[in-house]
Amino acid sequence: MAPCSLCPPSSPRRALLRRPKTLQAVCKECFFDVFETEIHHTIMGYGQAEHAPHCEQPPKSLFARGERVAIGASGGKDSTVLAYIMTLLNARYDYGLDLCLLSIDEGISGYRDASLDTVKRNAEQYDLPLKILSYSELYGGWTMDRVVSEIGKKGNCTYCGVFRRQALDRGADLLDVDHIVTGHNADDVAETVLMNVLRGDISRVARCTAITTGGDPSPSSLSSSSAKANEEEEADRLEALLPRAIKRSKPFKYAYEKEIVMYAYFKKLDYHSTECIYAPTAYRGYARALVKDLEAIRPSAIVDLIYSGEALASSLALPGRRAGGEWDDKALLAAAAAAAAAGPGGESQGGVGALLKGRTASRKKAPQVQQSCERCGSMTSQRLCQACMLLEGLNKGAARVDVAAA
Ligand SMILES: Nc1ncnc2c1ncn2[C@@H]1O[C@H](COP(=O)(O)OP(=O)(O)OP(=O)(O)O)[C@@H](O)[C@H]1O
Repeated sequence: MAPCSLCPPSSPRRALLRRPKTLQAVCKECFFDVFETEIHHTIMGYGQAEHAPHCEQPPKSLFARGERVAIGASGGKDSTVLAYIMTLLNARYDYGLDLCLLSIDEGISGYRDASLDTVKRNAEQYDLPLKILSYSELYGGWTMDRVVSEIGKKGNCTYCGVFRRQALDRGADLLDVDHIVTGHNADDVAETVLMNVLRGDISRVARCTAITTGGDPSPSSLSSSSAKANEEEEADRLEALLPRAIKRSKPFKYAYEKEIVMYAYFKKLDYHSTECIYAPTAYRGYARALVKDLEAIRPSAIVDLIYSGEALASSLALPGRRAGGEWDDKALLAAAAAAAAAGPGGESQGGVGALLKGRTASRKKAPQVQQSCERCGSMTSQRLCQACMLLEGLNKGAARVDVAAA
């Protein structure tokens, strides 16, 4: 193979692979170096500016020094590489993070039990504390095997997604963690952008490109009141009303799936590579296939789809978008509720308000106020959160799948 294109020209090593993201011929050492450096840049907040020239926000690190961060660990390639890299970069760049692993056992025999064995080994290999929480213990004995035997395979991912989201939040609470990182990669984000575009769901296009969601909003972003004196009071009121919002970040937002696999392979990382036995064949599958086809023709298609989502987000000046590109879920939902309340003939809210108005009105949704779920205390716009609603359906033997997928 050709000499490595990233080595010093005076003494290049032989290239061993072609980077899927750039098609550069590189040696193994330079591949590790460039892959790790790009993740570090994303973490430091350079990613957005580097990849998206339209982004005018100053770089902002994903983490604060001393923060306790849980890595959502499923034992698959993405979260295994994430656990490895977070440990490596935390030491190399002295982020000062207190890292741990958090795994959710969905109760899928022959799949999750095997991958959890991998996570247990990873915990030892990277010297990270591990917490495993199961659907069975959280949801009164319901495992995904049992859910699928009750409702069949169709729609089972909705249950799993809603339950996992809440289970990760519960796990974070138990671990006293405010921030969860997941292994969602560039391909996942590009697929989601495409899927939402195809559905005409522009509010989600914008939101799915956010590198961080959730987190406790600052008092100033909580209050839209112009009276400064009321801000603290308003923040206290909402703080008391709502459970702690867990921040979620995707350090692999710009990392290509193929590069993550290559990295795991060349580093000989211990990961589990089987697909979920209940994996969806639905809409996301088509979006995934399309993204892969586009990538084969032009590798930058993946990151370009992400730029497009980001550009849409910044050009819409959406309510709920905080400085630094983070999202305030409560403000976004409040905007949706206000738009719904305005009804089809109401005044335009501008930005997402106007866009959501049509959708929410056409779905005949009532105005929503954020509150605590009566049963479990999670943040919700209804009496019961989605997980408790699904659980109620299962327990009554009247399973419902008409909630929005997480
Ligand atoms: N059971 C779980 N427990 C903890 N975290 C999870 C679990 N399932 C998924 N996650 C988190 O969500 C991310 C995306 O999950 P997804 O189901 O899309 O898996 P994936 O793309 O196959 O990722 P991986 O290769 O890490 O399994 C994972 O990388 C991981 O951080």
